[in-house]
Amino acid sequence: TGHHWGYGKEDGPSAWHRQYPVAKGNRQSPIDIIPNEARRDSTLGPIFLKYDQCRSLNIANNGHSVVVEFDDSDDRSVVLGGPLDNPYRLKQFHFHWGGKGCEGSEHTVAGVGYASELHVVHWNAVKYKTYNDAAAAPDGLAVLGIFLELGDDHRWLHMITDALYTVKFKGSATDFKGFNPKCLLPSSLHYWTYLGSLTTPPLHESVTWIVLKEPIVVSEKQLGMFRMLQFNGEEEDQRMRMENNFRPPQNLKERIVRSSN
Ligand SMILES: N/C(=N\S(N)(=O)=O)N1CCCC1
Ligand SMILES: [Zn+2]
Repeated sequence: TGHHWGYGKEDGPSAWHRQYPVAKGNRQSPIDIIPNEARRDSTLGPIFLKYDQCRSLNIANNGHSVVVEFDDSDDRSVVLGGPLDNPYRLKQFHFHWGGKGCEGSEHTVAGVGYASELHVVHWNAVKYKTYNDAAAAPDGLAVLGIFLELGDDHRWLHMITDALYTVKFKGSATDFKGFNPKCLLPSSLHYWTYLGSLTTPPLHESVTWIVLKEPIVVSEKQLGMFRMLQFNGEEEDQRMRMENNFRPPQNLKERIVRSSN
């Protein structure tokens, strides 16, 4: 019903504040990360990703991105350590990307963007009963951000790109069992961390961001497969290729970014 948000000229990031005033808040994401200004914090330990028992359920096109959802009915797969006071439960992961040859990440590093950015979303099931409660709480979510840069084929990304034809249109979803996001991690888990928000409406200021310093490498061919997806549903007349689904960096305001050792 009604006018929904998107990434176009009329409904894109510069218009979101009309329906979601928090868009102009004090802890919005993404941001430009300036490594030289990040505070090296020796109290920041390593993060641990306990994904061995994770259970992926499906892959879906929600009209904004392609999302892989996980069974989050128990603490089988969590992220812990680093800036987090307790384990956060794995909920889903999704991507943001650009157009051919253009930038596409949401966070930038010293003003430079990457071709794409993977977000692995976790929620604080220790303090909150449901994901929706957590998503609206200041310490409710922990999102792991991983940059994708262009180079050789990624050896495991084909497991995702091979499934994209099944979720071409908004509202489509198919079974996607047995996928462990551990295979999409870089070798180093060194990170920057700061307090921010969801980067899409409702833009809740509920995210502890953990952005990995080391990108993973994917090929232009693989990334190009994401652009076969469409923002529109199958029945809609207007065909819109899904690309440039990223929010640009927001004002840092009174925040500092901390750096793991
Ligand atoms: N914006 C979001 N994640 S993100 N881009 O901030 O990681 N989400 C909206 C609903 C579920 C996750
Ligand atoms: Zn995201």
